[in-house]
Amino acid sequence: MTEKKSPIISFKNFSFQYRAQKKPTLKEINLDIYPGERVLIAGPSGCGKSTLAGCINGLNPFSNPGECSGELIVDGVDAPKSSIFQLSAHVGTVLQDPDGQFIGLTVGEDIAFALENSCMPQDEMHEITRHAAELVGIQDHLDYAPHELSGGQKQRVSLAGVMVDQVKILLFDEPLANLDPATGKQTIELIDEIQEKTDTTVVIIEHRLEDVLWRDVDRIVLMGDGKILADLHPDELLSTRLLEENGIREPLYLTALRYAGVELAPAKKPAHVDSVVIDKADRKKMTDWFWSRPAAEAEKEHEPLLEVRNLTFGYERGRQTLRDVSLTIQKGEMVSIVGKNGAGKSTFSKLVCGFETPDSGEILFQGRDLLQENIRHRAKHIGYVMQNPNQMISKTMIFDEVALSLRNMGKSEEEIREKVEETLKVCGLFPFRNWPVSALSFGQKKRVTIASVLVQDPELIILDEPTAGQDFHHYTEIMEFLRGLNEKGVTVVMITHDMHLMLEYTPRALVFADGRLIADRSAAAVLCDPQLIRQAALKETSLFTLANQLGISPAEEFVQRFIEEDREVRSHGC
Ligand SMILES: Nc1ncnc2c1ncn2[C@@H]1O[C@H](COP(=O)(O)OP(=O)(O)OP(=O)(O)O)[C@@H](O)[C@H]1O
Ligand SMILES: Nc1ncnc2c1ncn2[C@@H]1O[C@H](COP(=O)(O)OP(=O)(O)OP(=O)(O)O)[C@@H](O)[C@H]1O
Repeated sequence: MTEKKSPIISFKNFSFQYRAQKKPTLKEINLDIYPGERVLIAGPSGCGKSTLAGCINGLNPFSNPGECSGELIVDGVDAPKSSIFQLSAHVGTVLQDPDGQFIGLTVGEDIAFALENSCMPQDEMHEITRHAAELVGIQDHLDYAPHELSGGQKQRVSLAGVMVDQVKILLFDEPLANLDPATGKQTIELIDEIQEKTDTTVVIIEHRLEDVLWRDVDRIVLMGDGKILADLHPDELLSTRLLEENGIREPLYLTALRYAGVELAPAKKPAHVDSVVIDKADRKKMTDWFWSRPAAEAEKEHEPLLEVRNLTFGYERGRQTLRDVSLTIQKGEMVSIVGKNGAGKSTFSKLVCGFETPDSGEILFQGRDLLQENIRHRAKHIGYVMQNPNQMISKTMIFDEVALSLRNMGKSEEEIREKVEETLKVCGLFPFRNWPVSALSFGQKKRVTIASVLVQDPELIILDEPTAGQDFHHYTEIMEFLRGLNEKGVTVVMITHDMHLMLEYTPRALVFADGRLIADRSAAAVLCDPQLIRQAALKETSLFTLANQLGISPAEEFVQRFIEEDREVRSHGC
């Protein structure tokens, strides 16, 4: 920024309290964001990031009633006194929950929505819509209805939608939550390009800090408990321990540097793995650390639990979504399913759980033909946690939601209370047991859906993006909790776009691309194969980049060493 302009977003002693809450969710916020700035807002789950975003785009208090005090001016508009419609001419928003923002009946209509209101000629409108769709790679799905899209595809539609809006402020609330790693990277590049071309002000709320920092941001605003804890340049913030202290995961290459005893400072430019300065002494520390670790243990043999043979399925005749998929999940395994948006990962789970019926192929569970059993029978053995908690939750109160399946089984209220409370405790939700689900943040709702599946004690659980939208503290809590369940004998399968999760928790990865299983390898080996990474829209971990920079080979082993140390450190911390 050359000259000091006046802020485009200005919070002055601003507080906001939802009518349904006893205390303010935002407390005395003072924050100025200037035109053309790129600001990343980070903070633990439930600290008020989405609430802050909702105040900027007019959702609060217009749609979610509440009391505001202090001042909030957005592009010259007194935001708390304006409607969401007035503010939509100034702020374009992409939300965490792509279902909640689909307005059109088809992808094309949805993207064109903003243009229809601007009375633009049809031809021009089609051209702009097609161009925006191409930018996010959804041009082949323009006539699809929302229910025919995968989670990540819906998120791409939302991104295309705001790109055709001509607004001065773009607000992204967890834009990467459902995107495959390669698309996540492209999205950040895209946001960056749009920002550069249009000089839009960009505010991004995101837990995937390392992914956002792939391109430069001007500042990171760290929030905690409704307040602003820090507002610093990325190089400054990443040199401190503030992220870790506030339950946010720092980029993995930085954690590796710290494990080796390297001191970080702003002058070392820690914001990017490519720019971080590693001098001779640091290099020695890293190499010594690498060689000081013990070798990994060999994996044990197991007996088959789920066997899938030649599974083929299409939602519509002539369009195959899954093609000839064969795989075996062993009892006691922890496996991840990874791959491109729309590759068929969720469809695979739906076939296993009985929501859809395959066109051909077999599914065996402990040797039994699963295709002969209905959904309810299968649910006793196989729990399925969907990607979007809002699609799973049907009860108003948290306790009732978790108790639902037990009540359907006819268990006594006493038995139900004991089991539900135990599960809520395990999932960190016990303090909220008497709350309505509507008062929870997205991440908290996700935990409710995990609890409602776990309460049935299934032998296999399939989780679709279990940690999407979770901060590092809850990520660790959920993953350590799933690991604990796994150690007790529950087999865990996770569909994930989080390459860190795959590396840290699942020794084996099943890779899907375009309806096929294209690899069944160790997680570290998958991320060592550039061709596979490209084919399945995955992303290399920054640990590989760091290992290569340090000349440490094989890089796969460097990653393995990091995972072992990290596991040790974190299991002591939990
Ligand atoms: N509509 C609402 N009504 C009442 N309370 C709400 C509402 N939405 C959010 N809250 C409360 O505000 C707090 C902050 O929620 P918010 O969604 O802003 O957090 P967040 O930092 O975005 O979390 P996450 O990272 O999990 O999405 C939560 O603890 C929640 O209880
Ligand atoms: N109900 C449906 N009707 C028609 N087509 C569908 C339906 N559900 C999904 N599809 C299509 O099937 C393909 C696979 O979708 P699926 O949800 O299994 O992908 P995914 O690998 O889980 O993707 P993501 O990573 O984005 O969640 C997509 O191209 C999608 O458009």
